[in-house]
Amino acid sequence: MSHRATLIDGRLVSSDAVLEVSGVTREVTLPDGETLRILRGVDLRVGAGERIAVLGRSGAGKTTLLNLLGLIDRPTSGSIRFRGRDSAGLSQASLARLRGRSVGFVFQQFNLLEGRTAHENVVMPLLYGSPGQFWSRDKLAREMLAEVGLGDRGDQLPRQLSGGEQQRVATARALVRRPALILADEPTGALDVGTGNAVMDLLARMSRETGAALVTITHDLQVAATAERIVMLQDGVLRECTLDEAEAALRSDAVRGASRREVHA
Ligand SMILES: Nc1ncnc2c1ncn2[C@@H]1O[C@H](COP(=O)(O)OP(=O)(O)OP(=O)(O)O)[C@@H](O)[C@H]1O
Repeated sequence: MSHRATLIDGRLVSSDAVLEVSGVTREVTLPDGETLRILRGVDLRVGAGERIAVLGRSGAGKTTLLNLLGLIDRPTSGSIRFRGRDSAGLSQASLARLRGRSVGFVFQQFNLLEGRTAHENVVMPLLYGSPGQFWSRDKLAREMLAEVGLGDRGDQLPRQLSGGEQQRVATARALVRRPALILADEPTGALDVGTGNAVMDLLARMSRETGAALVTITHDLQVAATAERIVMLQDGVLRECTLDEAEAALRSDAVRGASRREVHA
């Protein structure tokens, strides 16, 4: 395999693709037998260390796309290559292993285990890691918590932490196995603006330091502005755009949505 490299923030990083998504569709059958075509031919290439925002209005299919990128669901048609491997050829068990090893998820609602301390939450993925990760789990979790600025909070339960701190624990948990891809689904959705900005800064820093690609799903233009590339999910397809174009598209979507509601009223 050839290895290409590119300069990002003054660092030389591999530009081999982490994800290559091509012609991906996703359809679901509704209870009345109708087919809902959520994704209609999505193409996307994500390089190592790249930071991409996927913008789209509510209901555009962002979570559906995230579940495909994260190897949770399979596309109806089209292909998803993860670090050069076609995911279609992998069994459910192989997909789960690849996902555990290579993808870190950060969700809007943090999804921490409530009865476990911050440290125990970060240790959790290491229980399924390589033998090296398993045996060094306490040390690795401590180091990771320190990296997100919570080195002295490991013994606390999620409810004893603020929303921003909980999201930092969730970020530490997502990154502790050093995934090639971080998928963040509305990571600032439950946070105030200042805390949300701090979480986006943290995700960007971790992506820079570990070389992980960061794909952030959001409907928030301010969050999208922190990415290197913006893609807009609209009418079931992705297209690359500038922040201004994304803003205009979201505005016209909102107007279309409002006029549809007027027609239905
Ligand atoms: N399994 C399913 N069965 C029926 N409809 C579905 C299913 N999954 C998704 N949908 C529909 O597909 C559309 C896209 O859903 P999705 O959750 O991906 O959107 P989204 O962009 O993440 O929205 P939001 O920003 O509101 O979370 C929605 O209209 C949703 O109701």
